[in-house]
Amino acid sequence: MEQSRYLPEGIIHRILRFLGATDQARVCVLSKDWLHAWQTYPAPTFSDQPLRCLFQQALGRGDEECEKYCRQGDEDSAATLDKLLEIAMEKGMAGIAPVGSQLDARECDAKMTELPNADGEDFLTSNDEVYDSFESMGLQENLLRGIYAYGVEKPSPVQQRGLVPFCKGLDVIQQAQSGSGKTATLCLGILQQLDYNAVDCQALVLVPSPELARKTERVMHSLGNYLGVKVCACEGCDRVPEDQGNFSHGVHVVVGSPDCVFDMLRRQSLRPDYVKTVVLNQADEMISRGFKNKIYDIFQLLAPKIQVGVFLATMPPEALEITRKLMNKPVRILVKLGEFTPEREEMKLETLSGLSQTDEAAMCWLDKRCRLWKPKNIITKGKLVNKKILD
Ligand SMILES: Nc1ncnc2c1ncn2[C@@H]1O[C@H](COP(=O)(O)OP(=O)(O)OP(=O)(O)O)[C@@H](O)[C@H]1O
Repeated sequence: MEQSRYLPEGIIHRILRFLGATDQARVCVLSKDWLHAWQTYPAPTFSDQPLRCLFQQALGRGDEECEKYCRQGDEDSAATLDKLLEIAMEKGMAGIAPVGSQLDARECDAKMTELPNADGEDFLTSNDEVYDSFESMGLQENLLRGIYAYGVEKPSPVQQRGLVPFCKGLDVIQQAQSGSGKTATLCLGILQQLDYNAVDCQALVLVPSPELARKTERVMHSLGNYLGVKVCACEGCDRVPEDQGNFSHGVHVVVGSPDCVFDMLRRQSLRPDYVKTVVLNQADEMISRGFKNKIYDIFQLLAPKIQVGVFLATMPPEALEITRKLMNKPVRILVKLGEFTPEREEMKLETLSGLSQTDEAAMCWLDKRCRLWKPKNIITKGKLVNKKILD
């Protein structure tokens, strides 16, 4: 092991070729040489599903293309990937999606504005109102206190345009890149509307993974600290009894994957009677993980008139279908790529800590290539491994 620290970069690259994405990320803590070799490795293996989804989002392409670019293993494919990512950063996803492809962002955007509903009325409404401070949004005082305590001062573009319509009880579609403040928006929108005198479940937040369920619970809890919100994340379908125990003390908001939430509703450990808001966070990711039908199943168990919020980074055709079937004249907020990037280092780290280990690896790799994230920090199992440790 000691000798392996001093191998030439070419040999390390060859070794990396035989490892999966997570192991590639792990071995880079061996020494600075390994870290450098990993960062400069021309063909990283992106094999895990969450990562594949991330690249699908970044590239706006289907699985096949993603496989091609991520697995080819030669210099050419890395150069192509670099080019695509460069364009993606500059122009947004519409710039790289080929015309007619399944995830053609331009086509989806065009469809979104054209979509008529069954009555012939406009399916979507737009929102031109922009609020450049949280104070001007008419939020409850204790919610504002929660926002300041959370360390956020100015609303991000998605919050400037999307929070007020959501707080008014309207259906909203909020499409913006990852890290643009969508989770905070949906938490604030729900917190503003809850009736804190009752301890019934009034809002469901559906998410694609237990990590995002925990993150949403954390954010909701912090922002709603002064309101006394009771929020509970379902950790996984195998933990239903524990979650049932948590619900017995009363809960305002439940966060979980469609599978878990459906299971709770079916067993009647979660009562649908008082649910008045349902949010699909990372709806595109939920679709790519095969949750579409479970989402429909959940809506079958809820009251017909319910506020629906759909938050996503990309708008695949199946997401369009969901919005059409479940929403009533939604307000659409579209924030273009690059309009907001959290600047503070700790915010980037918080975002990273909510990701799986493989996604963290991808982010660090993207940093090197696209200057999105600073490569000096790598987080392994939630712990920051900084340069000192690497030395
Ligand atoms: N108004 C704001 N100003 C500064 N930072 C913010 C603001 N709103 C949210 N953030 C921070 O930006 C980071 C990303 O926010 P958030 O998780 O809400 O984004 P997101 O769009 O939901 O991302 P993802 O789609 O990956 O879940 C978090 O660390 C959050 O605390």
